[in-house]
Amino acid sequence: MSTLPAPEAPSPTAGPTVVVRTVPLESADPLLAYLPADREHDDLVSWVRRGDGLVGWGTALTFEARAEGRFREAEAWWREISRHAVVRDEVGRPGSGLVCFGSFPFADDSAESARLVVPSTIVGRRDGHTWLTTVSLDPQLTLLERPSVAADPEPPRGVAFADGSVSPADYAHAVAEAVERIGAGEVDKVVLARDLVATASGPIDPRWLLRRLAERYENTWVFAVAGLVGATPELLVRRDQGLITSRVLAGTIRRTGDDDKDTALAGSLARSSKDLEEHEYAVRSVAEALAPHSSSMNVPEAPFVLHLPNVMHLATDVAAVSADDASSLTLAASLHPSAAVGGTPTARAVELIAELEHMDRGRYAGPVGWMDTHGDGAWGIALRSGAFAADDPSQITLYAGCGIVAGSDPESEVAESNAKLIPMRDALASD
Ligand SMILES: C=C(O[C@@H]1C=C(C(=O)O)C=C[C@H]1O)C(=O)O
Repeated sequence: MSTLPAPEAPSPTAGPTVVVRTVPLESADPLLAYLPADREHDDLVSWVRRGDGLVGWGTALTFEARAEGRFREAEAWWREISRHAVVRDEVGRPGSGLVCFGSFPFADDSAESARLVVPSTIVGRRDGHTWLTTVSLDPQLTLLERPSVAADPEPPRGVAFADGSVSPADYAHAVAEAVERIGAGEVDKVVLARDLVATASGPIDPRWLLRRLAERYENTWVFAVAGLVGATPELLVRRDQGLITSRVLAGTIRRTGDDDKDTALAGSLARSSKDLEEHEYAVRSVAEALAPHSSSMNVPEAPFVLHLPNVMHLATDVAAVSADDASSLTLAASLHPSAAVGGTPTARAVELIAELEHMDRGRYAGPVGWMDTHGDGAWGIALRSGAFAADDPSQITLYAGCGIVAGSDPESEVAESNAKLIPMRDALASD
């Protein structure tokens, strides 16, 4: 327990002054085990991969923004908060000190708003070092109470699934229409998605979902921000002390459960001209968006196959050296929507999504992640995820989409979208 000195009084025009303190934490417990049991379902944050990352709870500050200006407004708000923050960071690693978490709607005209959250308590881990950060609006004191491991979450009970706004039949129909439009030359690729509503007989504990996802999908980033929960294998952008990285995915094959067959399928995926073409569009869109902010860039010539328990993807890791002070969020905004979740060419593909999909994606397929006061941070694409109903913790809407190109077949795309729903469906199961 310790008390910080009072900071100087903020100027009248300034945003709130937050007082932040980070200290090392002796801990061998998994980060997700710290998430407390007694919180609202949307009062937990997570960005965890292979045991490293950040979890947080409690709300020191929040910010919402809508429509086209959502990224710009969020960035401006965060700069203001960062500028006035009084930070005492005894750890000095990426993710220690003051950080915010965010999640942004896919579409400019979504009914949903972008959400930024600064939790009051954050536990982080990187390379074997664990820390505790507390954020307070009270300049007089920050209490660094050691967090304790919480009681284990209970599984959801009586989960039933129902079609959302796009049934599998609607989806097949939309895919067929998209293939026709592609044939007519309107776009090269468009990503169409569908939804599935899961309702349990009582509140669904997001901690259960996060733990299940982390156990089974170690190649993903397990996230939660303001009621959006998932495990994404796709990293839109990370900025870490001058190095920019992005993991681009496009081109998918379902796993069969038979290892020999899956190895053969991985080989055919790596040779499939449809998937390679789809992948090429996605890599190019990322490389072009990063180019103005980079002094040099490495784009591997051929993708590798990323193995997940439910599907395999063609994947490319793009790396670049940052040439300006564009924050990770600015980079995410300029990358969004990449061809992996929008299409090619972007503007026309996004119009076509609005025309053919008949669904508000909300924050699905939008950037989700975290950022520090220097603009470093990591933003994934919110895939393999579900959004809790705003006022009903017993209901969560799951989403999945597929890149449609000239050779796409509606029934195969329905099957692929089902495979992409598996992580969240399984996480909702009680066994
Ligand atoms: C749109 C989704 O996934 C995206 C589409 C992919 C594809 O069509 O091959 C692969 C990975 C993601 O970029 C999703 O999971 O909902």
